[in-house]
Amino acid sequence: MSVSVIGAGAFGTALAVVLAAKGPVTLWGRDVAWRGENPRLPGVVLPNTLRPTDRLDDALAETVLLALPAQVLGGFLAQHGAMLDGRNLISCAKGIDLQTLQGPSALIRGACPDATVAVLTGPSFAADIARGLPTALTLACEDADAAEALQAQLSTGALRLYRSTDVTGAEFGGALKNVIAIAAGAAIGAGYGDSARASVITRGFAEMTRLATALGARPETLTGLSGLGDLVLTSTSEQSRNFRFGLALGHGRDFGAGTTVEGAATARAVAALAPQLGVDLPISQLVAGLAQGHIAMEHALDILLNRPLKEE
Ligand SMILES: NC(=O)C1=CN([C@@H]2O[C@H](COP(=O)(O)OP(=O)(O)OC[C@H]3O[C@@H](n4cnc5c(N)ncnc54)[C@H](OP(=O)(O)O)[C@@H]3O)[C@@H](O)[C@H]2O)C=CC1
Ligand SMILES: O=C(CO)COP(=O)(O)O
Repeated sequence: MSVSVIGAGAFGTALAVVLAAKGPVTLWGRDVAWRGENPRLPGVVLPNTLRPTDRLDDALAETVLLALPAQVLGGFLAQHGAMLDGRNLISCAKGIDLQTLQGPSALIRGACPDATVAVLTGPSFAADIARGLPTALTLACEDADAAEALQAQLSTGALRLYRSTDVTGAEFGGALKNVIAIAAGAAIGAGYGDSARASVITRGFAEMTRLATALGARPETLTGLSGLGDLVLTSTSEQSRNFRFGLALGHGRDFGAGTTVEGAATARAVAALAPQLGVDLPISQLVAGLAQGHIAMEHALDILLNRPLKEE
């Protein structure tokens, strides 16, 4: 099966680099004028078997990895969905679409009804994958046979994929961990310490599980790579853009515009979903308020600590 990657950002490029070791891969980006090295993934030399293109009709393989940011995906599919339909379409985005409050797989299904839809997610920094460091991810597809075939197609020596049929659990775990990582970063940035961060991670994980299971996810998926695994990585590493965005909030500093921070928009989507689903998500709702500037950092701690005491 042929492979292409749509989205020449850091993650799409990293995936294309490692998959190109198995066979030819086409990488589509709207601007691929660079040669040899993509500035979105500095320091990584692109192999000869990776072919960048800015023509979408030139990047239509049997298996297509969609590595665009979550807030961009809906517009892209509205424009190009018909060209992509009927293929294996694998979402690599970690967010919830703010306009529809849907995850990427639902957006893809809506635009491409005849596609086989899957999700690739889990703890992995693009730079680590591209350097060939060992990484384990979740490949989720409701069709168990397709999941197995895609798992075999996309695993490499260092990139080990575990398969699952719980698409909702995998993709919402990946989206929601970004929101909690912002809170973890804010706790560190504000000087609240490692104990506070551990509380944010743990209570944040409870929120992720509450929301994802309300949407139909299996709770055990949340304890896997795509949920807890990625939450731990993103909440503890300054390689994470979401964590660094939280650090800046905590410090009261600006954060560079133009950096992909999926958790900021996703927190707003979560805040809109929470009342619809009747779930209590205080940390995520706080992140939504902080990210929009509706809540000042100096009030954030009081908001969390002054809630009524409760059973764990
Ligand atoms: N980076 C990482 O370590 C990981 C990222 N992910 C996920 O992958 C997804 C992509 O992130 P990442 O690659 O890091 O993002 P980057 O910020 O590195 O790149 C974003 C890419 O999206 C492209 N883009 C933006 N808007 C549009 C548009 N309207 N039409 C077409 N292309 C567009 C940009 O193109 P241009 O360069 O032309 O602006 C750029 O290539 C996110 O959901 C992220 O959570 C998942 C795991 C790891
Ligand atoms: O998803 C990621 C790691 O698994 C990348 O995290 P950031 O988007 O926060 O950099």
